Order: sequence, then structure tokens, then C-alpha cells
Amino acid sequence: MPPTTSTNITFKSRRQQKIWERQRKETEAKKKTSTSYVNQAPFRYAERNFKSRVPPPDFSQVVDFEKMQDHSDIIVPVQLTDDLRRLSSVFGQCEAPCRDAYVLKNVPGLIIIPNAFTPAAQRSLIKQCLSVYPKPPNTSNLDTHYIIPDTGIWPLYEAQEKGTLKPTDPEYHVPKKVVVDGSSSTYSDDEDKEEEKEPPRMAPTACSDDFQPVIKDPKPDPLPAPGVPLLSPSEMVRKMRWITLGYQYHWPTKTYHLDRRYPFPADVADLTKAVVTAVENIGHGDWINQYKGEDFNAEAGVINYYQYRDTLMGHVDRSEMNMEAPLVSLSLGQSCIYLIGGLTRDTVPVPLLLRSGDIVVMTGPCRKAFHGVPLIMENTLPDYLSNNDQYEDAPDWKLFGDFMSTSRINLNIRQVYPRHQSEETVQ
Ligand SMILES: O=C(O)CCC(=O)C(=O)O
Ligand SMILES: [Fe+2]
Repeated sequence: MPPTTSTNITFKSRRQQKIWERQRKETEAKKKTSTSYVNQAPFRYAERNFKSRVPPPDFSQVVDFEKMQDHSDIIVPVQLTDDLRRLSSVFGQCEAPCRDAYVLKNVPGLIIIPNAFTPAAQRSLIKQCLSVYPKPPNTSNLDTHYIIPDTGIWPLYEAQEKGTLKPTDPEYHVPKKVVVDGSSSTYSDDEDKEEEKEPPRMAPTACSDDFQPVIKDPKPDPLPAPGVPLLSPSEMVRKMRWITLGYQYHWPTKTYHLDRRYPFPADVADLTKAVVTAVENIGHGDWINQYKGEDFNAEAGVINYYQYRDTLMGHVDRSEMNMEAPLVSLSLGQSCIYLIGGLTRDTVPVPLLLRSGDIVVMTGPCRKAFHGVPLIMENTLPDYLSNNDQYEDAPDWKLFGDFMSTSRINLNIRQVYPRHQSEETVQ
């Protein structure tokens, strides 16, 4: 067969030409979506705005709960049914009650409770999120590739910083998991969270119509990738992207391992129940949240660790059999822009500025709304989390403050089973 040509390129075969043309079309399509804002769903348009470095994002529509007067047309102040600090000690000791919350006129079901935790309570939660919760059996993104010691990584990082753990010590490098020869991973670690990647093709995703929260298919653990590097403890802690609490989550299929449930941290369960109790009967217009705090069980949680420039792409959390129960989400550390949209990406999302200590509660219709985090706002760490100061409640804060100087932590908690049902009664 004679070589075929396309423009000035010579091809050895027709097949090669076809491949080349397909690739060219794909590249052009990609270029189009990345350089022009035309034909983009409003949610994607907003994501691109906040991810842009040059030109800088347009922040003019951002809702800042410290400047309420600017948003009185879209935000309604409400009073929680009870003081959070009375309902749970995890919010911290403080004379002032915590009852101020806000709802958005155009996002039914969304409730924001700004500044819900005292500085000491935030320090305590951050310490737990970094040094206590990320221990086996709780799973993190690092587990796919590394054998995490029972202590977790944090004590190794502390020892490295103190100089008591040296690169030549055997514990310095957390061992890698062995790659089984000849097997290729169906999923890569990069695909296991809804970051700026296409979701894996083989499974329906939590945003697709054929998605089922319960599937009979096997849920194989992602396989370790060959070639992951051995890292120092300080590098390892900054590679932590997420951990899961309670029912463990299978990212590739976006369903829960209902047979893999680990103990849920009591303080997080306690504060979440308090939040769900405090938002009873809160809402606006057509939607008033009626879910009872007493019916809420914290059964699954995700802790997201964001470094500067990390983003979380727009998605819907609908892996829970119970989609009536509120989802409670806490922000700690650097501020972020949080986009809250509607049932599809075609609804124009509202950008919210979330600060350390803010709580977002997604109730009723908002449980099915698209949301995401397109921007971590640099240099927004509150002074009370700084690594330069001494704190009576946290004498060892320096290292935690170092970590938080470039990080945001989000903790979100869900109920998996319908109310009055549990693992035992459902099976
Ligand atoms: O980081 C956040 O505030 C949101 C996290 C989130 O939506 C998720 O983990 O599903
Ligand atoms: Fe989410």
C-alpha cells in the first residue's frame, strides 16, 4: 500500500493516518475548551474563573459572610434552633453562644454556620486530622502504594524535624507495597478522587444517570503503581490527599464498602449530631429542613487535605442510600472558594468564601447539588493557627502550624443508611 498523506505528513498506512487525525481532532477540541469560555456549562465557567492565574479571578460575585451587607439580596440570616456550644463541647469553651447561620435564597437546603469553633477547638481538630485519624485501619490515598505504619506518618515527621530520625534509619522511608508482576492497575491513584481528571470510564459515576449507590460487583482495591518514589516523612505528609472514616469508600466505583466499617471518631460524631440538631426546622421559602438530629448517625466521613493549587472538581455526593440526611462539612486552615450550584452544571453556581471554622450543611434538595472547590486562597491562615505563636492548649503546635501554612483541611460527614436502619437491619 502506498503511504498516505495528510497535509505535509507522510503515513506508512491508512491506520496510522486515522490515528493521527483522531489525535489532532482531540487536541483541537481540548484547546478549544481550555482557551475559550464559549459553550461552557456555567459551573465549568465559574471553575475556570477561579482557577485562572492570568488574568486573576473575578471575585466580584463571591459571598463573604463577614460582609453580609453586600449580599442581603441573596442571603437570609437565620437563628439555629439551639446554641452549638451547648449541644457539644467539641466547638470549644466560649461565653458567646453560636446560633448565627445563613441560608441562600436561590440554593434551597444549603445552610452556612460561619465561625462555629473557638480557635482552641480548631487547633484540636486540626491536630486530630493530621496525627490521629490518618492511622490504619482508616484508609488514605497513600495506602494504595505504601505500607503505612500503625502510628501513621505524623510521628515520623515529628522525629525527622527533631532530628531524631535520620535518612539512614530503617523507619525513615515508609516501605512501598510490592507490585505484583504482570498485573496492571485498572485504576491509577490519580483517578481515585474527583480531582481535575476524568472519572474512570468503566464505572458509572456519582454524577451519571445509571449510578447505583449499592452494587454487587467486586470492589478490588486499587493496585500499587510501579515507580512510586520512596519519600521522606515530611514529603509523605504533604502527599496525603484524603482519608476515609467509618464506612470505607471505594473511589473507582464511588460506592461504599458496606462490609468495611471502622470505628468513627466519637468527637466528630458528637459535633455532627449537634449540627444536625441545630439545623432542624431551618430553611427558607419552599424548603424547611425537617431531618431530626436524633435520627442522624455519623457513619462515613472523608477528610480532604488541600495544598495550594489543589482543587476539587464539581461533583454530586450521592453514594449514600440515605439522601435525606444532611451532609455536614467543616473547613479548617486556609480559606477557599466553594462553588454551590444546582442539579446540573447548567445552574450558575454561587461562589462562597469559606474560612477556617465555617460549617456548610447540605440538607434536602441541596444534597443533590453540584459543588466543588476551585481555589485555595493563599496566605489566609488565621493568626490563631500560626506556627509562630505559643498556645497553652497546644504546646506542640509549631509543626501543625507549619503544615497549615500552606494547607486547607475539609472534614465532611454523612449518614449512609436510611434512618432507623443500620447495617444489621438492612442485610
Ligand atoms: O472541601 C470541601 O469543602 C468540599 C469537599 C467535598 O465536597 C467532598 O469531599 O465531597
Ligand atoms: Fe462533595
